[in-house]
Amino acid sequence: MKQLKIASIPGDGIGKEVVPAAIDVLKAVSEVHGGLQFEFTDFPYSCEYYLEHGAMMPEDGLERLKDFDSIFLGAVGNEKLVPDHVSLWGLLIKLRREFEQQINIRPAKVLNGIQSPLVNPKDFDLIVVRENSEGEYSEVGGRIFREEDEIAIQNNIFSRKGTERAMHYAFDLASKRNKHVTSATKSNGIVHSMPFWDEVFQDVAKQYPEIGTDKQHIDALTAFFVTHPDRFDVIVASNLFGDILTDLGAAVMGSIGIAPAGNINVNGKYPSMFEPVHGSAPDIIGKGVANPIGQIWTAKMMLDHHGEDEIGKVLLDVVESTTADGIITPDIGGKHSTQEVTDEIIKRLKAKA
Ligand SMILES: NC(=O)C1=CN([C@@H]2O[C@H](COP(=O)(O)OP(=O)(O)OC[C@H]3O[C@@H](n4cnc5c(N)ncnc54)[C@H](O)[C@@H]3O)[C@@H](O)[C@H]2O)C=CC1
Ligand SMILES: CC(=O)C(=O)O
Ligand SMILES: [K+]
Ligand SMILES: [Mn+2]
Repeated sequence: MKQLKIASIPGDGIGKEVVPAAIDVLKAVSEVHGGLQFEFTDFPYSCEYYLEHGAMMPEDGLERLKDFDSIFLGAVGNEKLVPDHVSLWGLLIKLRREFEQQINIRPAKVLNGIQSPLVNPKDFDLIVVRENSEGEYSEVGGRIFREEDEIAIQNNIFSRKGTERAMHYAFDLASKRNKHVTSATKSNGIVHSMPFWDEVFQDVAKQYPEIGTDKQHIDALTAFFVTHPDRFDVIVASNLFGDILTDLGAAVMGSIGIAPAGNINVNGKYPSMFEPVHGSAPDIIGKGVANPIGQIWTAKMMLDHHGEDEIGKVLLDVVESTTADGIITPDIGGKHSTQEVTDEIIKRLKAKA
């Protein structure tokens, strides 16, 4: 029997609704599979935890998490309790950095039964490889002076190592897919880091002669995500550009509530972390309408990561059969609750046993 030790961190807001739902689905996956077991350990790290303890997680939090096979996280952020930059940097971004999860992979594709807001989205199936440890999300900088003299300086960090790593990941991924990588750049406006990004992209591309490439400035690229999402295979992007593109990718699929993501530790030293693209959705907390599909599809990515892609595919097929039959939450035009969608997915999954 294969055992996977999973640290579960529901976090804030609807994270507390969709993580338990997806864990129930994973328990059903285990039953159907027969040779795979999960051992879940819950961690209460969240903004409420911060109010009680003065930190998003305890001092030895990393130590407590580092030996798990993976981390399964919901969302972080409750601005009524803790400023967003404090909560995210104290937990989500801290885990990504300390556990060297330097790559964030975020697929977007047409799912059966989910209406895209585009009239004719065609059959797109793309994946964004987001650099996840540096770029625009950096602590380097500061603020000085007061009032009308106040100055804020935010430095972007682009290392050759980090940039090459993201690009190699993208090219390796493309070689298993449709053999095309698009680079998200902005070298017409950002004069140091983005020309550097372009040069590294060119250098890395030379090592993959069988992979087609193009580069698009991020402004045009966002427009193409809307007008021609079917043109893309793998897109490699910096931390901020990748963050923005993947909310857009989710929206083009039909809802930010269905988009999955994996924060990948490529060197194998620490666990990877799986969490959907969406945040804690304060506007729908407690209404029972959070779409669980983002978290469930994220669970499928965790299964794939651990070599269980066969059952992962079964799970995504079951999700698609459920959406195809109109058992969907309000964000994608349905009337069903989080619980009803989850129960239906579990029922259909168990029928596969
Ligand atoms: N990875 C993470 O943990 C992230 C955390 N956040 C945090 O989450 C909080 C809210 O941020 P927002 O910018 O409002 O982004 P958000 O993703 O939480 O919500 C944006 C919109 O999408 C809807 N939505 C999101 N997930 C949904 C789901 N599963 N089902 C149905 N509708 C869904 C929300 O109701 C809202 O209308 C903030 O504290 C923010 O910092 C935001 C993005 C990512
Ligand atoms: C913070 C955030 O929005 C993200 O990582 O997607
Ligand atoms: K999330
Ligand atoms: Mn985001």
